[in-house]
Amino acid sequence: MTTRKRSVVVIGGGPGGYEAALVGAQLGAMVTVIEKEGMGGAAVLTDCVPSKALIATSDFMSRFEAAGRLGVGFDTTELDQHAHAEVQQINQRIVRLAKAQSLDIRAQCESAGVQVFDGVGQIVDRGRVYAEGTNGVSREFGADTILVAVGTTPRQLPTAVPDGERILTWQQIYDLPELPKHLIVVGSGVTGAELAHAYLGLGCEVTLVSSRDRVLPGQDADAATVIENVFRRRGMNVLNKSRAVGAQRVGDSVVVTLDDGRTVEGSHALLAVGAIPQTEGIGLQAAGVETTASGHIVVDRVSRTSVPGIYAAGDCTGVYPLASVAAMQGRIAMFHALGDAVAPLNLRGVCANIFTDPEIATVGYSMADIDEGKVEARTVTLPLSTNPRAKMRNITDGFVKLFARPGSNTVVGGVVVAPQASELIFPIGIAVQNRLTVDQLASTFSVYPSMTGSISEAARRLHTLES
Ligand SMILES: Cc1cc2nc3c(=O)[nH]c(=O)nc-3n(C[C@H](O)[C@H](O)[C@H](O)COP(=O)(O)OP(=O)(O)OC[C@H]3O[C@@H](n4cnc5c(N)ncnc54)[C@H](O)[C@@H]3O)c2cc1C
Ligand SMILES: NC(=O)c1ccc[n+]([C@@H]2O[C@H](COP(=O)([O-])OP(=O)(O)OC[C@H]3O[C@@H](n4cnc5c(N)ncnc54)[C@H](O)[C@@H]3O)[C@@H](O)[C@H]2O)c1
Repeated sequence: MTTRKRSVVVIGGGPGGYEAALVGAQLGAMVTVIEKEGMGGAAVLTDCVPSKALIATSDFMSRFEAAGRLGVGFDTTELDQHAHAEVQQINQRIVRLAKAQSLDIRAQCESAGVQVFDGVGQIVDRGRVYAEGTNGVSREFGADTILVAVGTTPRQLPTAVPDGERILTWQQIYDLPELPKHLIVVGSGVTGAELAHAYLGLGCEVTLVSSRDRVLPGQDADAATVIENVFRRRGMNVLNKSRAVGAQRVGDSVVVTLDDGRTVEGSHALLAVGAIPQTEGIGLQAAGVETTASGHIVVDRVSRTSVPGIYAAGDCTGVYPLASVAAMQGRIAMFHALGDAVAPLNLRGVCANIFTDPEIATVGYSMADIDEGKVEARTVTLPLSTNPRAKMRNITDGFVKLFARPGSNTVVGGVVVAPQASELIFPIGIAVQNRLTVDQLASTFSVYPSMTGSISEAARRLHTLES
């Protein structure tokens, strides 16, 4: 007797959806992904991948500007020494790269046996999903398990409606035919800070409108201060405590109005004021799936919603909007739904990175958690200016912070502010995930000279503090 394969329908093909689909197929389920834009989702097509590719060009250009400080001369006249951004070429490369990655993911899914349906999905009830095909052909899919992984879309202000030409969301910048002369970035969260940094590096005049008293609210305060100082030193106009109330086109300019009546005029405005979940009109309410006032889907640590058989993963759950977390939530959902062994989602080990220059990477408990008494920890901060490799590379901004529990000495978190902090955070991530002690970290060899030397040195300092 043959047993019927369990059927899984995934709505949304971003990291939350496609990683789940791969696990589902591996566990022997019949999996369909319904995706309306392209596999890989916003992460690959418009958000994470394109922004990091843009930053790669921007950072490369900044290195030219810094070359003189390391004794590099150019065989050109003084006037010719500045690199300039070939925007159309940059954008074409980014769009090509994103599309290719999307196609790779589709091919990977299909070769694993996942069926990809191009269209818009909607839950009919807990066992059925209706899909309106982009080719006009609609279908209904039966499902033992439904996974909703529909992501988010840029939040818009009614008084600053994007026109795709001069008032832009972060998803529209890759169509720009030329570099903005003066870009006003509204919102200094991670998206705003990263893109303000990118365009500054490409040679734009940049004004960053930040509603709070510093950029990157919600991040380690010392790290955010380093970034804000670097932004200002490189010529960015950072307007703190400045909430934008509107943006309007005036001829070839954009005028952004602030809540105290001031105005800022630029050639373009980029709105980075957060994102809203794409959970409207997809049948959640009719199916009885609980959502929050903001429209996020309520899930537990194994990605279950309030309705048995319906799971949710990724940004639409509002748990922690990162590609890595979305993917983990999706995989956990499949392990749970298909009866495999599963460990509930644990956010303590999540490594996150802000791709400014220097980068900010974090893992585990934060300084704010310690200050608020959520966890007891001893802390140490080592400025990079004392690191020999940093000196050789002329790196002056940044630090390593390490947090350890008193008594047990286990590492519970850390912050790295440095070029390529995204790579340097990994050893601290391993320590946090595996509950290593500062002594274990301190006694691990690091290369001399190396940036990771500051991590082992910070661990040694914590050991000394204890004894
Ligand atoms: C500018 C920017 C940069 C970022 N950079 C990083 C980074 O460097 N690292 C990182 O970890 N995270 C980054 N993020 C966050 C990351 O992009 C998200 O956490 C990630 O995309 C979440 O994945 P997801 O699967 O939940 O959603 P998404 O990637 O948004 O995918 C959801 C998919 O669902 C589809 N969909 C929606 N509704 C339907 C429907 N009804 N039917 C069919 N399909 C539907 C959408 O078309 C989309 O393709 C960044 C975000 C932004 C905005
Ligand atoms: N490198 C990465 O991993 C990366 C990059 C980008 C985004 N993300 C993820 O996406 C999440 C969301 O980040 P985000 O920056 O898109 O959104 P966000 O909600 O974190 O930040 C939006 C910012 O805009 C400000 N704001 C809102 N209205 C404003 C107004 N009218 N005028 C001025 N400022 C205004 C808010 O105070 C807030 O600081 C992040 O928490 C992160 O998890 C990750």
